[in-house]
Amino acid sequence: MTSTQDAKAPAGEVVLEAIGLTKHFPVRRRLRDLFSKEHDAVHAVDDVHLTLRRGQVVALVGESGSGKSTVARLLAQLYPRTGGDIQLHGRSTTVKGGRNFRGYAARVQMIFQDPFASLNPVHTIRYHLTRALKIHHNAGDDLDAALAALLTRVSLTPPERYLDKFPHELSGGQRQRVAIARALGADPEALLADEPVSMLDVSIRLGVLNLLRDLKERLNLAILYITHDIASARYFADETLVMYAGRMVEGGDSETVTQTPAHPYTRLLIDSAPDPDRLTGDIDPLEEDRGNGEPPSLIRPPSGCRFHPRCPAAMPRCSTDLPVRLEIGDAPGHWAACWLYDKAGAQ
Ligand SMILES: Nc1ncnc2c1ncn2[C@@H]1O[C@H](COP(=O)(O)OP(=O)(O)OP(=O)(O)O)[C@@H](O)[C@H]1O
Repeated sequence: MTSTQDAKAPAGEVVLEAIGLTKHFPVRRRLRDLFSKEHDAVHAVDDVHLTLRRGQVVALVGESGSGKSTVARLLAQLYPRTGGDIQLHGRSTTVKGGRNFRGYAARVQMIFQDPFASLNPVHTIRYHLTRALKIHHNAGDDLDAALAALLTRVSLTPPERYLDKFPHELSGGQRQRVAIARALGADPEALLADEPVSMLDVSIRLGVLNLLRDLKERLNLAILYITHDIASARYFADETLVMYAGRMVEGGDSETVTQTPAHPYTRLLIDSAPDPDRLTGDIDPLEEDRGNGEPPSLIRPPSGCRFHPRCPAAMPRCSTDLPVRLEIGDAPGHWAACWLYDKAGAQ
């Protein structure tokens, strides 16, 4: 494996960038729509910008259906994009399978939510890891040593205890560690982790997040951490981006976004995160009433700000004008796409 060399790349170096990334999934047309000129589509991701840097974790937070997984799959080049660009080290990159895809996957690896589904039940851990090492030509002269190094890196030790096991013989946390080891077999620069701990027992989530943090530091990895749990973003990510109904609504350093959220949707997410005080039943009825309602249809998303039908602070322009990113001013790089912060428009 060559990761020690790659780990010498400067921390903060930009690896992967999404610029105006957009994905619309066409909706299958019904018979009665056959002659209509309009083609319905699910507006899953619209105009998403994000930058992954070596040695840093970016969290992408939002409720179910907000488009987080689609962003990860676009960045992994598992889906073609409808618009925008993906740049690897500053170069526009589109790959469609074959050798190009393998070359891309050697640098950008994805970890999925369900480690059981992502590992083949009929094959041993040795098979999975050997395959990853060989596909990416990282087995070196001593395959056994490379396998042992991979398992040791994810703290599955002694390696001999795990190599000849089948996925069902491991716990959920151990399976996710194997999935991470398999991704590391490619010796990547970026990891796209799609809800990597949400299917694990609460008691072992922290261990897996700590492992990812350790890998970020030791291997100088760029990590995209997708989650619906904004509290874990504060703990684990350097930067946090919040998505609502296919659009980014807020971003900044994780401490600022989670402690002084600016966008009404981010506040709603934080308010609805588990909070010990709420278990006392001492809830202000006005608080409980805030931001209620369902996420909108992504086939015909609301005009203006997509959050306006649920927003307790909505103003007339919110239903007509698409909000631009506005600096909040409390911390460098903290922004929200919300007209509440439009000082020019307020005058
Ligand atoms: N292959 C597809 N075809 C059509 N629509 C899709 C497809 N994949 C996702 N969608 C739709 O795109 C929207 C965003 O889905 P996505 O899975 O990216 O959201 P998410 O935030 O990751 O949600 P979750 O946390 O539940 O995975 C949803 O409305 C979903 O139904």
